[in-house]
Amino acid sequence: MLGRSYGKLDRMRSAYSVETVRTAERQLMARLPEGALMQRAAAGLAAACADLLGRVYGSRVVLLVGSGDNGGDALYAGARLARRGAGVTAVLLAPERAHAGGLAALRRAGGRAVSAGGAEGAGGGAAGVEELIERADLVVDGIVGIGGKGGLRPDAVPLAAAAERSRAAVVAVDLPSGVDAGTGEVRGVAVRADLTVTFGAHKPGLLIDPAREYAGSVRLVDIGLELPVEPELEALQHADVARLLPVPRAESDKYRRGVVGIAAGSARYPGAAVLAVAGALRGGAGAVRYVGPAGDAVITRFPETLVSDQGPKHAGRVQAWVVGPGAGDDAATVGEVLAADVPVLVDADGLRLAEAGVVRARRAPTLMTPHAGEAAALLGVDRAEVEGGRLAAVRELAGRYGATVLLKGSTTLIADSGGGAVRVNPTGTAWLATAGSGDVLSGLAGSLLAAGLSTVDAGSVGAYVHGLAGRLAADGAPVGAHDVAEAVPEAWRNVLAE
Ligand SMILES: NC(=O)C1=CN([C@@H]2O[C@H](COP(=O)(O)OP(=O)(O)OC[C@H]3O[C@@H](n4cnc5c(N)ncnc54)[C@H](OP(=O)(O)O)[C@@H]3O)[C@@H](O)[C@H]2O)[C@@H](O)CC1
Ligand SMILES: Nc1ncnc2c1ncn2[C@@H]1O[C@H](COP(=O)(O)OP(=O)(O)O)[C@@H](O)[C@H]1O
Ligand SMILES: [K+]
Repeated sequence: MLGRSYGKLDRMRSAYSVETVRTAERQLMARLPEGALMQRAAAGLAAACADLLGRVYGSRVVLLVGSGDNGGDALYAGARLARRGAGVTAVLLAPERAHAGGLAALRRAGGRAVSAGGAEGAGGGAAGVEELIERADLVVDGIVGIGGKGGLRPDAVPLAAAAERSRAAVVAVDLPSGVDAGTGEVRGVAVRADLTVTFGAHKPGLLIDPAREYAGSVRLVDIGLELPVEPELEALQHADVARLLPVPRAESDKYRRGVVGIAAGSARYPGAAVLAVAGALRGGAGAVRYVGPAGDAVITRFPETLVSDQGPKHAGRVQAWVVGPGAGDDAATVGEVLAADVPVLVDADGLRLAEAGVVRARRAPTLMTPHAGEAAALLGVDRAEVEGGRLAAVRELAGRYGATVLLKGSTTLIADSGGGAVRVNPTGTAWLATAGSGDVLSGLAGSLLAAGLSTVDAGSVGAYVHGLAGRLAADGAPVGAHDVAEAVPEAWRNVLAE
């Protein structure tokens, strides 16, 4: 069942900044007759609305119309639905500034318009407008799109609230009004949509929480924009991950497959070591070495682990290290691992103990994997600031540390210090919010590093497989972190089956 539901994720999904979309739009518009792009957008929007309604004839459709082109899209799409027999009412936030061509088209098609304040035509005042929204089968949110700044303005807030109360399906035009297209931030009230029909390209906000949650499912309408090769954000899909997963060949042996060293756990938190090793054993490395005080717990659970009671320096050959999960205050071990000339993944306590100057000075690559709380501590800001502005936070940290940073949470982002597209993980599930699941991820991604993946690929492939394992393990019910680790092979097979 899961094989089918994830099987269609087979192309890298990209998101472009508003600036890039605007430039591409201008270039295309210069070659097309006036209004052609808006007609393409409206046709795609109307088709999506019709699919959602099932039966267009006789349905009640309410358009929420702001004063820009986003409202124009809604009006033209409303006209198409009206021609197919829907009863369409446009609620105009600024009647004198509503898109004139769109409004005329709607009226010609038999639709009507009322003012959000109830002034124009039959609307029965603001309360009447809200009632109209609550009784609709479909609400189309064309209040504001990529031209928006800040949260919704006060006059639009009651309309968004009525749409949320309504049993109607809510379709957002291009973006849910009130969310930040570029960053995914939501300041104040925003429209909550069941479906967002976006034009030309995904915008970063549609892939990053909290805005992503407001968008519902997202449908991309191709309007012919020509976009640059490098997007601002990219999400790996099954086929991309399948290409990156390390698979042993005939000539492979355990050392050639890579040895991952795990320096984790403490007398107080032996479980973190066990979970990191559990992830590492399923991550593609040929051998897992463990150093630290939780060796007994590790060997009892996983006898295949090479356990050493010496420090990392004396552990023998290792192609990549994981340091930090459950490590307490063991700064010496963190320092020793960071001194190694191999890729290092720093997680949990290790993040607190790793000095920025030391990380920056490393010659081999570093992958840091903070959750929002840890990222906030490193940046010296509130956790809410990181959760509200994940893209800025992950980029800032990558820049400061000269490292690849994987910011965990409801939307996991991976940024490289050299700039370029930020990766966003599409497989996450809130079932992963369970103690120790981050330890599993650190072992898994560390193992991928040892197998030879770059920090960006190890982080994004690790997060992808970890998220999929979380979904497979949970299948709609709570799971523990060890269940997630045990589901990694199934997730791996699921990816390779494509
Ligand atoms: N790109 C493309 O290729 C294509 C783009 N197309 C479409 O055009 C859309 C962009 O249109 P746009 O540029 O006219 O801006 P838009 O989003 O309607 O917003 C501006 C209006 O909103 C207002 N406003 C601002 N902030 C607000 C807030 N917080 N809360 C409430 N209101 C707020 C602002 O008011 P003002 O500041 O002027 O008073 C202004 O009137 C795009 O998203 C897509 O749908 C397609 O048709 C074709 C292809
Ligand atoms: N709401 C959520 N939606 C999706 N994934 C989540 C959510 N909350 C946490 N996760 C994921 O669960 C894991 C938790 O890791 P972490 O916070 O380090 O926990 P721990 O330290 O207990 O292991 C991360 O992979 C993170 O991305
Ligand atoms: K909108």
